[in-house]
Amino acid sequence: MTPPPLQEWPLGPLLRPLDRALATWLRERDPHTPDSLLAAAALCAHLEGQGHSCLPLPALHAAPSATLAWPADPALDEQLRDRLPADGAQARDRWRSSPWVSLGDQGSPAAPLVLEGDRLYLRRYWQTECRLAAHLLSRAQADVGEHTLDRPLARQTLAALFPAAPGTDIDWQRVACALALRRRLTVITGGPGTGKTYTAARLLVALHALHTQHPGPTPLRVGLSAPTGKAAARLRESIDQALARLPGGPPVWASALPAARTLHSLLGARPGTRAFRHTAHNPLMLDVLIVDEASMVHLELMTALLDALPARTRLVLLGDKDQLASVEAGAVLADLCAHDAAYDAAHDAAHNTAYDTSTRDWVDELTGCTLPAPGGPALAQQVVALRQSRRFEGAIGQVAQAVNAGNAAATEGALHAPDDTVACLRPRGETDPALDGLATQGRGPHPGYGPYLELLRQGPADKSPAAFDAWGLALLQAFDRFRVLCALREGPWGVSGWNARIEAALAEQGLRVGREAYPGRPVMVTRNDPQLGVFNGDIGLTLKTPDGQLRVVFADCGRLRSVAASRLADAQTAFALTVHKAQGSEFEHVALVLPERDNPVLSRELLYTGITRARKAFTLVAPPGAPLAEAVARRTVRFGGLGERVR
Ligand SMILES: Nc1ncnc2c1ncn2[C@@H]1O[C@H](COP(=O)(O)OP(=O)(O)OP(=O)(O)O)[C@@H](O)[C@H]1O
Repeated sequence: MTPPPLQEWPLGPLLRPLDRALATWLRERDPHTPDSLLAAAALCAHLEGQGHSCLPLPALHAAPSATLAWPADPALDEQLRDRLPADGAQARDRWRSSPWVSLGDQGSPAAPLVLEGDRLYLRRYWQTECRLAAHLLSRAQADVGEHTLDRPLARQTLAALFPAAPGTDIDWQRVACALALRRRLTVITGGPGTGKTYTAARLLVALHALHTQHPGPTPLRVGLSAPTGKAAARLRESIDQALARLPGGPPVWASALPAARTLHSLLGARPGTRAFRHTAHNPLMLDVLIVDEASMVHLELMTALLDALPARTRLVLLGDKDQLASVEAGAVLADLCAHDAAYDAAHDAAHNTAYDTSTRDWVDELTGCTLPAPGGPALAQQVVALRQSRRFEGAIGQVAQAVNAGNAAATEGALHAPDDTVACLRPRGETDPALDGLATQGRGPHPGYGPYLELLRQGPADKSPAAFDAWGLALLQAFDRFRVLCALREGPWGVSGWNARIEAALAEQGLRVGREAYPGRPVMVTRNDPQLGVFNGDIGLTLKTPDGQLRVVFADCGRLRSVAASRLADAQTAFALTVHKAQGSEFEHVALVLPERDNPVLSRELLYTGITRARKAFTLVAPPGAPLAEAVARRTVRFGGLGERVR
């Protein structure tokens, strides 16, 4: 049977113009290109737009619309199944003579598509994935500490930093430090409050102690970084707190620690391009780099980071593997921790069980802890999961745990805990006044935006710049006490609807809301602008200065920085944010809004990420029909080959 022309394929309305442009480009250059290849190329680009680095042919064949996250459509499924190759073998057969596809690294390096096994890649993502896997493996395997480390000193330092607690057999924080002393890559994963930053701070103490005994030509050069400005500021704050709590107070070198920077700023992002100033030819001169919120680092950014990091630099990635991955392609942290899935499935007492004998011997020598050692892949030797939360054990932690375990009944149960830290608000509909009440007054003792509005009304203590700065900082703090997070962007239960609702409710209480910038309007920056010094995800407040200008103020390492509101072209109102945009931030009280109907973006990871943004109180807003059970059951899948490459 001759396949129908591409325009008759059931793809049209759901593809982006960009996806179609790729197919058109290929066809124009080679009119003999099989339509199945044109369609597969367009779908591959489409999946990249959804955060996948490849198109898995067997999954697409088994469940086309589900794989593409399109609405269920049995007719479309049947047509796609009939027309596309079922797997890599069929694809190789059908596309053998096309100049557009190379088979792995065989064939033309100019071919824009790469078929590797059952996966079809856009070449750029295939190359990036291969390069990243090579970087990660070589860092995780290179024995550096094993030959050069002063082991008695390391053992003694770790013993002092992590005194054995009675009744605990393995101190995983101590183990994480021991592993970080051994190789040039360590991954420390764990939920909120499991002590990742505490561990990193103590690792810095150990590294300084070892460096002082065996000094190099320069003092220890430390870098602190995170994907967003907010997360970077939190990292530095937590490191400072952890160092201040050391028995002898903060070490002398603590005052010389650099400010934590966003990864884009650390790498020297070139405005308007995807390129960075720091590359393999102009590397970052660091001895150790700590990167927090690593779950938000996408494939290309992680690769750019590793390209720019000399082989001798120790890289420590901190993050929560269960959180949403970045919106861009790749789920690097989750892939690095994928060997841990067995633990997650069984959830038994075993803990970090993928170590081999050599790792076990190393940890035993440095810490005296005896690890279970059933063996595991190379990269797993440098991964530690911390599972004991130190500030997240109450009701919020239980809801998060139930969601993570995929247990809808336990989630419902945990939402009705006897204390008031968690609650589920079930409005009768969009106009239920309880919703406005939640946004303005909060819930019980847990704040809404009321305290922010009150402080805004009070204004600065006097007309001096110092008073304005103090007021601006206090407002930023008050604003950060509460946040509405939505699963969706649009609609009455999405970010746009909630921003409008909150503006209207606050206007009734005295906020002078305007169409564009108005005093009190919180904004989120939506595009990096290094010249203005603002980055995607930064949150600021629009305020009237004593001389009558409208400026957007941001907190910058405890100081106020401001930008004329008229110059901030790419920004949106930020009373409500998507859960994605709130990653890396925490708020005292979080209201997480579900939509009325199921949507493919609703997933376990999205709920977990939303819930774990709450420090003290969490309110789930579940309108009639809200698909809580569906969301808990749905796992975010990221198609890609990184996990396999590093195993
Ligand atoms: N071994 C420990 N002994 C005592 N307190 C600890 C220990 N580990 C962590 N803590 C405390 O637990 C709290 C949470 O630790 P930390 O901030 O390091 O967690 P985290 O995993 O980095 O959290 P988040 O993901 O939210 O940033 C902090 O107050 C920290 O001082």
